[in-house]
Amino acid sequence: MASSAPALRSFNLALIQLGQIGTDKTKNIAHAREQVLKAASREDGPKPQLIVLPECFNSPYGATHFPTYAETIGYKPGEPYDPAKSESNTVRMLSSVAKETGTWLVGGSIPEREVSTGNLYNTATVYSPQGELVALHRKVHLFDIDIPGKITFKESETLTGGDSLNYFDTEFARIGLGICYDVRFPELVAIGARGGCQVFIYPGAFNMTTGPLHWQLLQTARAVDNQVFFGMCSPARDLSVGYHAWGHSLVVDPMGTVLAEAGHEEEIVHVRIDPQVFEEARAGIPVTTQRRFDVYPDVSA
Ligand SMILES: NC(=O)CCC(=O)C(=O)O
Repeated sequence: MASSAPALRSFNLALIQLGQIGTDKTKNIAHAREQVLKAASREDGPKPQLIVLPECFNSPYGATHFPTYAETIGYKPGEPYDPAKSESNTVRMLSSVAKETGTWLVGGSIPEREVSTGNLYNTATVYSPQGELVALHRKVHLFDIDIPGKITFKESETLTGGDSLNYFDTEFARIGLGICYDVRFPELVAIGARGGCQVFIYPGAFNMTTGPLHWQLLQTARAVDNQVFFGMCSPARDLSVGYHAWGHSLVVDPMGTVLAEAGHEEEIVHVRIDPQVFEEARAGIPVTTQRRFDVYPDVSA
């Protein structure tokens, strides 16, 4: 990670708990665009500087759907990339709406096809207010679980796991990225936080079995362990489709306080990120300087 993270400044964050994600990809993309415009044009409070969409927002969520809905992005960090000329309809829309609204945008995640290998990934892309694609995260830990009688899901039937940790710098924070099941692996956040990320944003879609048990618990744990802000943005729950998302898009502060939580329907959650909470947590409970790497290894080293 680059050594000097920007100082954390106050900013406004909006999570779009998107509904109406169906089988028509064109409609899914158009609806996401409408909701980004709606979030950006907020009139009952401060406008957001960062907007977030949920996991798998242009496709139904399911291993059998990913090959049909996958788009080629072709972005490689450090190489020139013009999102306006991307093969991906979704990338073109995300870039143009980030530019139109002048906001940072975490473009949820979409199924991605890498042409050279044929591999499919669950991929989040991030755009600057100028519409540049500035970061890409491929879900590292695939959601493969089997809880008999409750839920069996196997992303690895069609997806490959990503092989890198990712973040992006804005004028107000260094922001770490992950996708949904990645939240269960604390190393990602520990490494990112020690590399200067003060905020973590994970598009996610927990389910009706693990959602009530672990959705808030895991985000609170990551936030408190690392004294960071942690937010996850879910799709709205839709009982007419195969995968029933838990919803409850959430933002937790470094003291473990829930700053905002959605219900389970389509909704936009607005939150102010306050650096004072971050500074007071770290000053009052100085775990960031009390670690005993003489007793156990530093996973970020
Ligand atoms: N989309 C996902 O990765 C779901 C993760 C999940 O529900 C969990 O319990 O973990």
